Amino acid sequence: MAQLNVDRITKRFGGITAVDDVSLTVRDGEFITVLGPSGSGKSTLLSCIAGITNPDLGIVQFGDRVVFSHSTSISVPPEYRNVGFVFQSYALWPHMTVEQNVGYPLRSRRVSRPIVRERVSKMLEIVRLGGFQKRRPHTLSGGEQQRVALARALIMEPSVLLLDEPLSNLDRKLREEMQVELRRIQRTLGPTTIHVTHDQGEAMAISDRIAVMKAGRIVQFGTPEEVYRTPKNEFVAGFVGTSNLISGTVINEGNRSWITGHGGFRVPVVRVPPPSTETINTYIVRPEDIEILHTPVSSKHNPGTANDSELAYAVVTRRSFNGSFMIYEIDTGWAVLRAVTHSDRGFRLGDRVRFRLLAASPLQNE
Ligand SMILES: Nc1ncnc2c1ncn2[C@@H]1O[C@H](COP(=O)(O)OP(=O)(O)OP(=O)(O)O)[C@@H](O)[C@H]1O
Repeated sequence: MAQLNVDRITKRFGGITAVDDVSLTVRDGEFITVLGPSGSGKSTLLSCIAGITNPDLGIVQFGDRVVFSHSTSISVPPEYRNVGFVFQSYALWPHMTVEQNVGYPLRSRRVSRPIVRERVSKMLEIVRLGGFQKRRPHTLSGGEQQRVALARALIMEPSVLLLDEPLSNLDRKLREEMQVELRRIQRTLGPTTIHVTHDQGEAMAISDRIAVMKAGRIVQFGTPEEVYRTPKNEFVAGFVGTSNLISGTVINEGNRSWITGHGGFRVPVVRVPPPSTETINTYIVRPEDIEILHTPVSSKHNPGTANDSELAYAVVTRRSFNGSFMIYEIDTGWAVLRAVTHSDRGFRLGDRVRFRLLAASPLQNE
C-alpha cells in the first residue's frame, strides 16, 4: 500500500490542456473521488497515474517510488506500477470463464495453476461471487460483471486502485448497492484508491475526500462535508448539490445576524461565519438550511424557536414531493429560494410564509 503523490502534472493534447498543473496527495489506504463535468480532465489524470498516458510535465510517485518524472525522464510502464484499473465498460473477456478472467493477471505472470485457483477463489469470496468460477460474463448481471472486473483488478494486490466511472452502467438501485460494496471491498483489501465520476451523489456517498475538477484543474479538495458545506466558489457550490446563492452583507446585532442586500432586504441567519470585510459577499445556502414557518411564532410561547423579528417573508411558488422530502420554491421578492423539508408541513401554493436561514457560507470567488 502507498501514499500517492501527484506533483504539478500537466498533459496537453494539441491546443487542449487536459490536465493543468495538478498536484494531489492521497493518503495510504484512502478512497478519493475526482469529480467534475465531462471534459474536465478526470480520465486523463487517471491515465497519467496509471502510466497509460505520459504527462508533459511533473512527477507521479507511489510511496517512495517515482513512477514518472518529466525532469529525470522516468516513466515506469503501467504493468510495473502495481496498479489495478477498472473501467466503465467492464472489459471482461467474453470467451473466458469468471475464473479465467479473474486469474488472467496471475497466469500471465506464470503463477502455478493451483495457486491461481486458490487466490481466485478467495477473491471471489471477497466480492461475494463464491461459486461463480465456471460462469461466463454474458450469463452475469451488470453488478456481477462489475464485481468480476473489480476482482480481476485486485487479484495482484495493487497498491493503487484506479476506478474510471465503474458504476455508471448500472441502474440506480444496483448502483447504490455497489457503492456500499465497493467501499467494503476497498476497506478489506486497503489499496489507495482514486475513483472518477461526474455523479456528485456517488462522490459524496463513497469518498473519504473529493477533488473537484474544472477545465484541467483541481478547484477544491476536501471531505464530502467540506465540499458541500463550504464550497470555495460558485462552480463547486453548483456542481455539488443544490444551492441558493444570496448576495449581500452580514450584519451582527448582539448575538443575532442578518444578511442584507440590494433593495434593502434583510434576512435572519442563525449560523454564519463572522464577516472578514464589510464588502458584499455571495453566500451559499443549502435548501435544507431554509426553515419555513406558517405563522408568526412567539418566542414566549415557543421557547427555542424563532421569534417575529428573526423571520422574513416569502410566498410559496412551487411545491413537489420526491418520496423522502418536500421541495419548495419560495419567492421572497428579492430572490426565488429552494427549500426542502423532511415532513410535509402543509404549505400550499400561494401561501404567505415566514422563513429564516439556518446556515450560510461565504464563497471565496476568485
Ligand atoms: N487522446 C486525446 N486526444 C486529444 N484530446 C484528448 C484526448 N484525450 C482527452 N482529450 C481531451 O482532453 C480533455 C479532457 O478529457 P478527459 O477525457 O480527461 O475528460 P473527463 O473529465 O474524463 O471527461 P468525461 O467525463 O467525459 O470522460 C477533453 O477536452 C478531451 O477532448
